[in-house]
Amino acid sequence: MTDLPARRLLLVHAHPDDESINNGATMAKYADEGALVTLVTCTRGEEGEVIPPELAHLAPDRDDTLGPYRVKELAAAMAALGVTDHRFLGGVGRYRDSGMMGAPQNARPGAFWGADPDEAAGHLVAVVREVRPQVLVTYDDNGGYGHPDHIKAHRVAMRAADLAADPAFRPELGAPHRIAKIYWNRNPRSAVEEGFARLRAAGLSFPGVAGVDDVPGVVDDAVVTASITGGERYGAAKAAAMRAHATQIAVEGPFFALSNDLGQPLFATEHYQLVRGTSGAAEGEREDDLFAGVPDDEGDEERNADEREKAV
Ligand SMILES: CC(=O)N[C@H]1[C@@H](O[C@@H]2[C@H](O)[C@H](O)[C@@H](O)[C@H](O)[C@H]2O)O[C@H](CO)[C@@H](O)[C@@H]1O
Ligand SMILES: [Zn+2]
Repeated sequence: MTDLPARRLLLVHAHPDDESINNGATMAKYADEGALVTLVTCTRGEEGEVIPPELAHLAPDRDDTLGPYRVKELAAAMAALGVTDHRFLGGVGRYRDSGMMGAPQNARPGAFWGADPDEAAGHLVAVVREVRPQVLVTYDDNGGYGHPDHIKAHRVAMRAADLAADPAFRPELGAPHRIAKIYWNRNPRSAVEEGFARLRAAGLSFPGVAGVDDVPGVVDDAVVTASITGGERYGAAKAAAMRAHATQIAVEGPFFALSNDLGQPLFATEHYQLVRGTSGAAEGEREDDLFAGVPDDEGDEERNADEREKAV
């Protein structure tokens, strides 16, 4: 990819809908500010449940056409976020949704959970060396809530970050690139508790209410090192993107439920833990920008060479 924008953010997610739930406001904000936002989704979500009764036929144990349908949902969500660079790991349909931990689908041939880690990471190295991101966002080592595809996405993303920087690893995939900062998705306990208090006060019509620990990546506040405030503008874009994933998510105002019908807060402020690289905030302070402290042209050798040439 030539003429890369100055700021480049790469996100790695397991299924269509995870990007909007975890990072919709962040993606919308940076895309709006002119950054290159690249989303890599590892599966098409073929094993998901289906909320709208009129779409029940898509289910894996019926027509098994949920995967292609969720690809279209994801395209609509990307349009809502203003994100134009979206890829499936290894190409559309390369890896199949593995189902929840312990399900028989975990062992199905082609399931992402059983993918060869270096083969999967190799596909991601090609993307990293093409877009040369300064920032990578993915899940923590438990995948946020223990889903096998989320855990695998974490492992593949972290492995690819190491391999992409190694000049000895598959030079045919492009010049090595070191990602300056890596973040894991996190939710500070105090914000989640406050969100559920709002939900209970709103008296919504969801059949049930999730628990604080049903929210992926809930941690003590001190673990969170960066918070990206989406505000009304990017919070609305996030809600629209989540609505686009209609087979998986039911949105009601500032709340939503997955196919388990358990209401939970929809957060316009999204939180992260910096796990690799240097914080751009003062000691003990949270960052309010994932690119803080990183030179805009970090890692873009081609752009740097062009700049040097122009400067002569
Ligand atoms: C947000 C997320 O990762 N969703 C996954 C998850 O879906 C959940 C699963 O179907 C569970 O059985 C339900 O109770 C829950 O409501 C769903 O969110 O797992 C699916 C299968 O791997 C996956 O397609 C979906 O994207
Ligand atoms: Zn998921």
